[in-house]
Amino acid sequence: TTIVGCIYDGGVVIAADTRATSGPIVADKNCEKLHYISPNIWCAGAGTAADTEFTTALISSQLELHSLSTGRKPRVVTCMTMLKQHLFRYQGHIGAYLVVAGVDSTGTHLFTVHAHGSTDKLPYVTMGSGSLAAMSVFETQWKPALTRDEAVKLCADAIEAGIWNDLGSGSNVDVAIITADKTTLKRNYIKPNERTKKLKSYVFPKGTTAVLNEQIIRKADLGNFISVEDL
Ligand SMILES: CCOc1ccc(-c2cc(C(=O)Nc3ccc(S(=O)(=O)NC(C)=O)cc3)c3ccccc3n2)cc1
Repeated sequence: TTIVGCIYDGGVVIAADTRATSGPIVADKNCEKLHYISPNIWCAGAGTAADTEFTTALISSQLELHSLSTGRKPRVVTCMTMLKQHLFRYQGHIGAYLVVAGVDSTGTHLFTVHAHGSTDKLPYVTMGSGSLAAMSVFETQWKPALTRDEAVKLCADAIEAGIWNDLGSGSNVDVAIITADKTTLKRNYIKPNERTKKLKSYVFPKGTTAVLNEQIIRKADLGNFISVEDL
């Protein structure tokens, strides 16, 4: 998995690859790693898929209750705090590594939350097995006061660095752009691994494989065969 986040003038962008693995097997070629928390807060998740899905859904629910109780829109720092306290309580056994991003009444915020409960607040972040490849893009191309399009391109390039250089990452690039007014989710924003049309037909004509012998068994004669139960 490769997930990233980057703050720009006016909002914050998060992005993720779409490969889900089970050991060396690609279990899903187009899974979703960007999770809704609230209209102004989204989360990118790396680690155990069930843990990232359930943890973000749980905190999304708790944050909505908190927002109804306070009568105010939820703050990103509140979401981060709920996540870190929950994950710390489980001492790293919930395998969720999260990039939390959003815009609230106090401004634009980007956090990372690790499975053990540690957190960082930074202008750009990467996590997952492809985090080093992604970070190489940020360390060489990030600059202050990025525009929206520059931030989207930088995040997409960082995810692609993971897709090409990390076997745990692959397939497509999902992007979410969060501003004070709205969140724009661009599912499969880039599809750099689309299968092209096969160069030839792989339908083998009848007779390609020789028939060595043929036996026709009539249904009425089936009873004469030894049943498995008799073995
Ligand atoms: C007592 C334990 O202390 C720890 C301290 C730090 C980290 C940690 C982990 C990560 C990280 O993202 N690890 C990570 C790798 C693969 C996937 S995965 O989803 O691609 N694959 C699997 C199998 O989970 C997820 C997360 C990380 C990333 C960026 C910068 C710093 C980082 N630090 C982990 C443990």
